[in-house]
Amino acid sequence: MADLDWGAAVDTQEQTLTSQINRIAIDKNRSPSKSPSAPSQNAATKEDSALLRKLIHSKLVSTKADLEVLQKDPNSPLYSVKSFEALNLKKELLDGIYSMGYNTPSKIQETALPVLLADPPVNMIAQSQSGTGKTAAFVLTMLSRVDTNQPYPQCLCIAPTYELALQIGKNVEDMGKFMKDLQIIYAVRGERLDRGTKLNGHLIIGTPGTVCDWALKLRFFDLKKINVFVLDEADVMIATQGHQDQSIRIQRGLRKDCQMLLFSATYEEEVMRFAQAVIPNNPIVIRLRREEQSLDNIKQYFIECADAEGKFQALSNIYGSISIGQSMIFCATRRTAAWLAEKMTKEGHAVGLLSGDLSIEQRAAIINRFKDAKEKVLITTNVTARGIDVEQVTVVVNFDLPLTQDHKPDFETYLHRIGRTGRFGKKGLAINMVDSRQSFATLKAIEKYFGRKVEKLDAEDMEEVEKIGS
Ligand SMILES: Nc1ncnc2c1ncn2[C@@H]1O[C@H](COP(=O)(O)OP(=O)(O)OP(=O)(O)O)[C@@H](O)[C@H]1O
Repeated sequence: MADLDWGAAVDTQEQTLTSQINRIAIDKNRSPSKSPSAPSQNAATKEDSALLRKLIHSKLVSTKADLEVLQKDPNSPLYSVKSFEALNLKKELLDGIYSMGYNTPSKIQETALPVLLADPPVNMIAQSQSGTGKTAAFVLTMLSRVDTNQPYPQCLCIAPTYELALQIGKNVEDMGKFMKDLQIIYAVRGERLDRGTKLNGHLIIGTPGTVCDWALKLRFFDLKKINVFVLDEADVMIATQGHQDQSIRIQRGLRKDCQMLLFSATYEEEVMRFAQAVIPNNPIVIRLRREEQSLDNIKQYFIECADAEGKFQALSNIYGSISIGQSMIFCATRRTAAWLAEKMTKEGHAVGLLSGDLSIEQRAAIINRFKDAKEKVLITTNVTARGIDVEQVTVVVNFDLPLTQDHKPDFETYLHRIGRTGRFGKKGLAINMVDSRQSFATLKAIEKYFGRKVEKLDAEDMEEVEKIGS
């Protein structure tokens, strides 16, 4: 394609823009007003992705991978539970869980929950990919240990951003909705309290900076009275040096026998070093490996077109001929994505455009609409959608094939876009648009790399098009 260099430049620009987005409240009614903060550039992208990933997972991410226990506490034998009843929870908590539609514990919850709820409490470091049920596990732990008759904060949870803290708070509110007297406090920027205030709520959720100020400088609550301390999104947290220091200062103020828990979606050496520094006393370390993605069960096609307009026409034929559930269309540049979104909308499709020039609040709204199936098509660039798995998507269109920064075929991204986890996972359909010698060569390279044929499809041939949908 002629605009490749230009495309790469736009994507670089997009990456920079994305990283400069200020933090904006997602639900202004829910919580205190907020002044924007200016986190480091790297951190911003990670934080944004963490939030979008969290939002897209309205359901558990299914996994067949086995849980590994990397470090055990010899004094507390590990076992797993297959039901929430087996955990001897308070009735109102069990009611809360069922009201959220949880029937059985997820893979990580099966093993983590018996340890998390054991007495005497044990510290834990747990890693598993986004959407596998970590938040629910630690929220349940905090709620099962809170005593609403005691008018002071007993559980403390810190997360890297205001929005992530709110998402956790939403979980606490949902799961704790039958605990009548439960009071949740948000310790986030913009929430102002008078000097001398003594907090009498039970559970604090906040960001490291504000929690540090409230606990150590303003003494709004007593860290020594905290029984459960949770550090969530540790991999995002470490991207900001200040957050690491603040987390360690908070942790040092806690009692030695306070239960300390750390959760992370990824497992890198740096994260684990931080985890071991902040979670003392021989914690149990558990890990749920991410399942490999594969192209099994994916039907792959390519369509030859003359140019971008031709690609649009071909797409239009396909969407008009077969019934497609939810689909994602990847474009190389923001400009192509916006152009295509406009054309498809004019044709009457309900289309969402996820683009890096939008604020995180706007992107979150688009993700939520797509998650709720208000839009069936999500058009995006790779930069914006990186790392976001959308399980419900059955058709993926590469309007432009993925290329690396130096314009080589990007196999990893290709696999990530269209691959599925689990050999017996859902069936999928991938449609690749080709409009130049170079994009054809990219397609051939992809075919060779994965050792799988990508069938040619004639988008004008209705009968053929209808066949792929069946
Ligand atoms: N046992 C369960 N049964 C059914 N659904 C569940 C269960 N546990 C969690 N969920 C749901 O699955 C989704 C993902 O769970 P959760 O947010 O706890 O994952 P997570 O691992 O914390 O993800 P992230 O790393 O993005 O924070 C949520 O919509 C949650 O409500």
